[in-house]
Amino acid sequence: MPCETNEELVDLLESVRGTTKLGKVADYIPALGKAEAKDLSVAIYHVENSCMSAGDVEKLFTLQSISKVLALAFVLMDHGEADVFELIGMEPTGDPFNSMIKLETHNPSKPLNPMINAGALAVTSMIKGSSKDEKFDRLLQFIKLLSNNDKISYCKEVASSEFDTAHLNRAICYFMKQHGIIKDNVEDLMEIYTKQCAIQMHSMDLAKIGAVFALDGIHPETGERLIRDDIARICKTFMVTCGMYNASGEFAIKIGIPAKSGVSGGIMGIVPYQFGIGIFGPSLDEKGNSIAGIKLLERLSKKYKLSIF
Ligand SMILES: NC(=O)CC[C@H](N)C(=O)O
Repeated sequence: MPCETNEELVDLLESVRGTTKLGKVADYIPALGKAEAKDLSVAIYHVENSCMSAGDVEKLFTLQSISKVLALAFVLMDHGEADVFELIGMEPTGDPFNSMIKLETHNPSKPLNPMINAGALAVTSMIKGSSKDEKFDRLLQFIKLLSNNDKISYCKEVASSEFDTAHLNRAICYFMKQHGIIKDNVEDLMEIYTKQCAIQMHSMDLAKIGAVFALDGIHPETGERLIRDDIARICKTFMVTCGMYNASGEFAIKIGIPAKSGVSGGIMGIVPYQFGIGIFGPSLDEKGNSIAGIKLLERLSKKYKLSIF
């Protein structure tokens, strides 16, 4: 859909672009280190199917941790709440996304929530399918439906770069396997998870997915229900309590909308019954959130009184 460039949005974006200099792009996944720190884009997709965008909207980026909330919705539909939350908790950790410390201190061992790596890996291990390819293809198909874009695919370079270097995630998997949280072959699970994190799109695709959540699971363009409303509500609640890693509390106070970020610099935001927001700004703050993206959302939220609280 052609999108209007809205002058107010362009001004807002340019007013925060300078903050990209204060952060740094993630490079623990080597291929992500190639991103350009100054890039910044924002797209807004209204539930009545109008949209606007500003900045470097032609840039593709990988979902990384944003995929965690989409995989959660998918797996909750496949298995139901009881089975998923028997293995994965509902509480924020206050720790970085890749921390495994609470896996050991919690008895019986259980990832505290599905937005940290441990919980997300356990969620991905629950995707149904007879092979690793079928499992990934089913998730990808769901994400194509959410974005209403059949061209969505994953970035092979980013996936294999993470696969080759994901030693900590492998350690988390082996720990969970020892404790019976996952049963999979760890290499197969890592392949699915790294491909899932490497699914790439434009900020407008992400804004559109946000709009599906804004409508409690109905796609604004097709009118199709893609996520059950009770599951969309669970996902939005996790986004509020743990969507922005261990900065979720401050984000809730300053911005106050359900949101999920990823280390590629993506942020999906949801303004219930109004619009979805897709942001890409690879320069990150020390917690791993897009530094200019957060500033942009803060200004947007203050200006238009978007906080849900
Ligand atoms: N915070 C993130 O975006 C983390 C996702 C990344 N693929 C990882 O597991 O490390």
